[in-house]
Amino acid sequence: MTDIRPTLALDLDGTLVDTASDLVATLNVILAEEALPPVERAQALTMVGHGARAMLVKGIEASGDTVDEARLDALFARFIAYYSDHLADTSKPFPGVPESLDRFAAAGWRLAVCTNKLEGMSRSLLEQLDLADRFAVIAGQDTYGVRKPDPGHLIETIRSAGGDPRLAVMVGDSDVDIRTAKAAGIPVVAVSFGYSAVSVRNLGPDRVIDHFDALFDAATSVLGSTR
Ligand SMILES: O=C(O)COP(=O)(O)O
Ligand SMILES: [Mg+2]
Repeated sequence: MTDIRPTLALDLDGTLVDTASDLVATLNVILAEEALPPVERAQALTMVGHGARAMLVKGIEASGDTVDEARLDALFARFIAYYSDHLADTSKPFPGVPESLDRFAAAGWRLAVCTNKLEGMSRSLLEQLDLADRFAVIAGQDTYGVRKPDPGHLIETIRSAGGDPRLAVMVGDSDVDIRTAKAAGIPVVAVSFGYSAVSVRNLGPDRVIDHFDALFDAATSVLGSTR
């Protein structure tokens, strides 16, 4: 039986939730423990997108230091331990998120999260923000053994939500999200208010939105378009 319900797959950091302050604060706690200088918010934002481990490497390298895998394992464990207790200290959904998700749900869309955060922390963050129940699937970088920009992460997220990749739209804030969607052949809406180091308009998304109010029209207009 063909399922005609479309799927909306959303990135988390910088798309659904403004997590930057808690991520940067955690990074700077770890850097301080290592007697390394803190990273400024603007610089730290360019380090988000490939997961916390990559953020940590970039934060350490920004000070001119290097890190081997053994030290990185230890620092990453501390990063996760600290961040897990501070996921929602200041993190908030971007304006209009709940209302926009309501609109998609009312129109019969399946909703899913496709993030390079770890799945457990993603779920915990969304639970604390009272958003977790809206998603059929919350898929992190550790959920399927492949992560964005591997298109398999997005395709598996959509399939796990019971959807069909041919009737799906990706929403994200970074080059990683746009490259993932393109590699999967799935139309992509970029948000302009996330953590991309360059303007998302230069990254070739199908649509760009400046506020969640505009997402429903943008997503429905690109749904089913072949790339
Ligand atoms: O935490 C990160 O680095 C990326 O997370 P995101 O995929 O939800 O943007
Ligand atoms: Mg993001």
